[in-house]
Amino acid sequence: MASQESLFKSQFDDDAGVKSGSRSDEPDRIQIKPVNDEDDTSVMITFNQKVSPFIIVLTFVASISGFMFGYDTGYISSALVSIGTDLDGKVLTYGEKEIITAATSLGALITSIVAGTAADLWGRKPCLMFSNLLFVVGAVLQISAHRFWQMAAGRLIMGFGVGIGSLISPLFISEIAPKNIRGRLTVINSLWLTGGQLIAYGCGAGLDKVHNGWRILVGLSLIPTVIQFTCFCFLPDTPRYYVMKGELQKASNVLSKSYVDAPEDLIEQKIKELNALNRAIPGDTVWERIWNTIKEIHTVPSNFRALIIGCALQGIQQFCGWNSLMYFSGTIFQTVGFSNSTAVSIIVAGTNFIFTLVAFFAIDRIGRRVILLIGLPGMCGALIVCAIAFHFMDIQFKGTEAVVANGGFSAWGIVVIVSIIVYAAFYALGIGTVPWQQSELFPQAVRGIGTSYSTATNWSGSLVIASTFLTMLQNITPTGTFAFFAALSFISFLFCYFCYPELSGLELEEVQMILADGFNIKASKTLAKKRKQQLAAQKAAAKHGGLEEFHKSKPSDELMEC
Ligand SMILES: O[C@H]1[C@H](O)[C@@H](O)[C@H](O)[C@@H](O)[C@H]1O
Repeated sequence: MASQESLFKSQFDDDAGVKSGSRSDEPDRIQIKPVNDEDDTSVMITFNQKVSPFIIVLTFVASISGFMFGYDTGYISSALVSIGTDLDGKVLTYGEKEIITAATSLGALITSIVAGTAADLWGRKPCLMFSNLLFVVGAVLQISAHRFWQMAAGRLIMGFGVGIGSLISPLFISEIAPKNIRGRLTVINSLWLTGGQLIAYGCGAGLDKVHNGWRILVGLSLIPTVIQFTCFCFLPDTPRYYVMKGELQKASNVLSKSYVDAPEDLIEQKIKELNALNRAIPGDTVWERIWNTIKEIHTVPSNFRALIIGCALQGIQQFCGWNSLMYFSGTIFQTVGFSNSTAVSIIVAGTNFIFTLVAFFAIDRIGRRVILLIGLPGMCGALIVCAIAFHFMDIQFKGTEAVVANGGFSAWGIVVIVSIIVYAAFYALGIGTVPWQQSELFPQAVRGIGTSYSTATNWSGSLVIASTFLTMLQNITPTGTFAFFAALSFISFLFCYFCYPELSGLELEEVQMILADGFNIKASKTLAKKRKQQLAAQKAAAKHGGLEEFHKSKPSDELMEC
């Protein structure tokens, strides 16, 4: 450990000198190699350029998938309440509600397993456009459903689209984003996601009393899908994908549009690097390469540790129970005595959105690890209070009906709602947002497969929770259910404390170094702190020389040296 820290130290010192532009010719200085993957593009932009409108447009269009993820998983809470007897002429049982809800998670799970590989084979953009078609088919089936099974089939097909979008949208963004704002741009996807859930709840409340309102609610999901599909007809794929396909000219065109002030030779150099990296993935055929990446992710220790962290965080995100509230909050609030339960759900979804915004500002400044370590104990505390409140409400289940012994709306009902809101805030601040930064854990060669595994873990968790939550309420009581989630939050806290290093501001190469022989929490914190100080020093220097200078300065020495 000590030797690793001293290795870091010599690199920091050198790095600080190089990055601040103070190029040194002293022979004894160790030269830090720029990160040898697509990050190099970002390095170049970090020091020389503004974010171009082209990148903003691409991010905006790609993150519509995040919106659809949120909207499609969000509307079901109110739809389940307002469907009434519209399917098969009878009220849905808890089991049927679970199937309708879980069908989307199941669909998403299936496609997320293959989406990473599909994106490498056919491209990110075509996969996202294909997901648009699935959204349309799924929505049309639901809108026209009069039978339970047609509704469930529509939800499943919609889930296929959600699974593809949930993986590829953050991947797409991370491949086009300049490094200095990549963390934040990825959180933008989460903002769209939680915003989509909020809007779904809002529309659900507005359409609550409208005849067939839930059909309109589903129909509205067609709007963003059509917008994304249309926009993508005119937009390119990511440069990295084009390089993988050997379409270097296209890659170069996208880079030039993305980094408008970058000189041609720099773009060319970047293309060469990406191309060399592409060939570095072993295997003569596509299938051989895929097989090799599967082997590599399990056998290279740093990759395997990254995989453990990626999958664990996504699993924790789901098994701490948040989506049971997302999917069933309407049903829960109805049970504790609120007549306009959908409107109450909006407050919960709104809290999720607002605190994702807080995470947006905190994730790079305070760090991923810190917000996780604040969020998880907060969730645990709120869940314990919630479990206690449910105990005093004394809810019994008779068949599929919940009967509250203390008679509907009460002070304990308010405690339940307040604790759920507090829980939502802590959730969104940390574990709701951080796992979607998953692509930074993996080096380029195994990023597709690594993010596929992690995303599939997310959807497996979502599936288990969606299909068992109401049954859990019935069998182990609401108190038991929320106490169970509280215990899982506590165990998750211990996992993050011991196994999740601080990755804010680190180069991807450094992430691999950190994970090479352990989880190296201490070294990661030292390194992240150092990076933060360097950034602050750069900003101060830039201010000193004028912002214009900062943005328009010549290509960085760092990049030209490689
Ligand atoms: O990050 C998101 C977000 O927290 C959503 O609110 C939740 O429903 C999703 O499952 C999760 O992946």
